[in-house]
Amino acid sequence: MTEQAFIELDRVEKVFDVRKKTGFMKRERRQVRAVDSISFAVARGEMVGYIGPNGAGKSTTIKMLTGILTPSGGRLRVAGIDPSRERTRLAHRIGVVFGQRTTLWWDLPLIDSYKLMHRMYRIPDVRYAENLDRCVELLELGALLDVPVRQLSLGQRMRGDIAAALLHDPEVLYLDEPTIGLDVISKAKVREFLRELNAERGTTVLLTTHDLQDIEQLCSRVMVIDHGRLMYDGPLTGLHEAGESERTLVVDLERELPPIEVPDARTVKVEGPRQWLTFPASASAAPLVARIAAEYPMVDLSVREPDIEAVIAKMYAEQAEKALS
Ligand SMILES: Nc1ncnc2c1ncn2[C@@H]1O[C@H](COP(=O)(O)OP(=O)(O)OP(=O)(O)O)[C@@H](O)[C@H]1O
Repeated sequence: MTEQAFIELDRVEKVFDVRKKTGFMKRERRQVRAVDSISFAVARGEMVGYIGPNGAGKSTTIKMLTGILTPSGGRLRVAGIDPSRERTRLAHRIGVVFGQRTTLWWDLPLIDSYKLMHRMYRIPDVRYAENLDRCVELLELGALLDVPVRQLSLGQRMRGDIAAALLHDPEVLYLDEPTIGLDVISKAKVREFLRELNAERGTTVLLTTHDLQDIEQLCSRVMVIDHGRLMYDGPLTGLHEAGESERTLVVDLERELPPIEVPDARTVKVEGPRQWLTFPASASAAPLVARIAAEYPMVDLSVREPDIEAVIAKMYAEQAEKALS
């Protein structure tokens, strides 16, 4: 494993024993391999997206990284600490935000939750005051500090939760769906804050999300997990090739014509004089455009980049096909 790695997983596994009722007095025992031999390393200061379909094993991984769950196999270290053995020591160095749940006290004003955390984490007074001021300013919490958490909107509550996770200056922040259910403006605020946090403080961020714009805007590296296995680990741009994705050429002809026929591209849709052709994302559009221009009365064209969501869906489908064959 690398020396600078801050988060290290070496063939980590998590198997759950599940008992299912199959009839009167009858129970079936089954094992669910939620995380299946996953290895990766995240360096200090990296911002990494951790994505995958429902039930892929993302939350289970994060729970192991916080020490809430103990791995069934493999080796795991965060800041050199084995999370399940030294959960309390690790808690002082990590921050966690679960988008679907709050760590704040529901009936108390926001500021009271922060005061409680100040004591719980034994945060030195000066550090607490500095961090609180900074979060209040950047996350625009000033007017909300005296409002009971139950009265906050989802976006306000999420910003409140992010601040709570950062009061003790964690070196790493795990975010599980931090923008779920937020409106466009709140999402932008949260993303902007995370970018600044990472740039200014070098906080390592592991981000789980279903919103690919979070990844596009925040992470240079993405890991894709499915059925507990790591399917991809690399730059976001590389996902296109991994998913063997296609780009689309939208061609406007002078008049309605039968589908264009050219090598290395496929006409997938015709609507009046407009036609849509797909071609491999890794190929250059230039020769294709030249050929169409030479052979057809083309008046306009545009190239559409593959949609990441479609790329990932394709990756999942290919994986499922492989599993079945
Ligand atoms: N405590 C548990 N007991 C039994 N099975 C579990 C438990 N926790 C998770 N699982 C199973 O492990 C698998 C992975 O679940 P996990 O919650 O990690 O997925 P996820 O990628 O976070 O999904 P989502 O995007 O829906 O949150 C699923 O099949 C899930 O049903």
